[in-house]
Amino acid sequence: MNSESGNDDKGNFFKNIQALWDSQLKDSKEKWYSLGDQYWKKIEPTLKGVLGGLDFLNKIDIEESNKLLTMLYKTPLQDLRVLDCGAGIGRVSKELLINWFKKVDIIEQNPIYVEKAREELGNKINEYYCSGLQSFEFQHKYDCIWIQWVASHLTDDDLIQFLKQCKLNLNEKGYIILKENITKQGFSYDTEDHSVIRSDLMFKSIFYKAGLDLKFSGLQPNFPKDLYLVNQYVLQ
Ligand SMILES: C[S@@+](CC[C@H](N)C(=O)[O-])C[C@H]1O[C@@H](n2cnc3c(N)ncnc32)[C@H](O)[C@@H]1O
Repeated sequence: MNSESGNDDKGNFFKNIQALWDSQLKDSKEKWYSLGDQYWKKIEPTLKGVLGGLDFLNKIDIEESNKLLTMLYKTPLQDLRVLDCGAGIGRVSKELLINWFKKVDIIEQNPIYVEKAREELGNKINEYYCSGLQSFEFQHKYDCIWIQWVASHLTDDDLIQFLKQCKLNLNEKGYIILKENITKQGFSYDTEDHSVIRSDLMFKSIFYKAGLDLKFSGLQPNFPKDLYLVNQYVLQ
């Protein structure tokens, strides 16, 4: 494998990510998103469900995210608005974002998760959007856009387009924060949940194409060594 190539969990090799998209999107792009959607509709709306059975990661993840927000925003609850993208059952909103931002909006494609978030968080969330990121139309501007463990579900083109929309809908001095699994080299396609784990290099190329400046990048510490590395990107 080199820095451009990848494979899937069935042993198939792809010489570059375009070869993956050529093979996966040949019928239709909708099929790609529908397969990912079907996967998540089968996963229980719990912490364990959205964290792939590893609910103990929640505390370590949130601790580090709190440090990141402290570095960026210094003090919580200024009059700022955040969007939690691919929010699942609202884990990040509940444990982190509502403590930091006056207004929190959620986008999540799975209606079962949106309902679960609504049950738990009620009017602590301003807007609940049930939509795929690839077809989302912004209705507000944001001071922070949080994209965690969902970018891997978007095709390269859609991720670039979505990030461009994020930039257009970001207030001055706002930040886009993308937290995601990364490979050490090349990419890895998970045929079960229809996601693509990209390398740091691939993310940087996507950010460049989306016209974003990378302000900070740092690995999530203290995760078990046998898991993918998780990187935190701060963009403007
Ligand atoms: C691994 S979970 C992470 C949930 C949440 N970000 C967290 O960290 O707890 C992935 C979530 O992304 C959602 N998702 C997958 N593809 C999506 C898409 N195209 N648009 C919006 N949400 C999507 C899934 O339904 C699921 O809730």
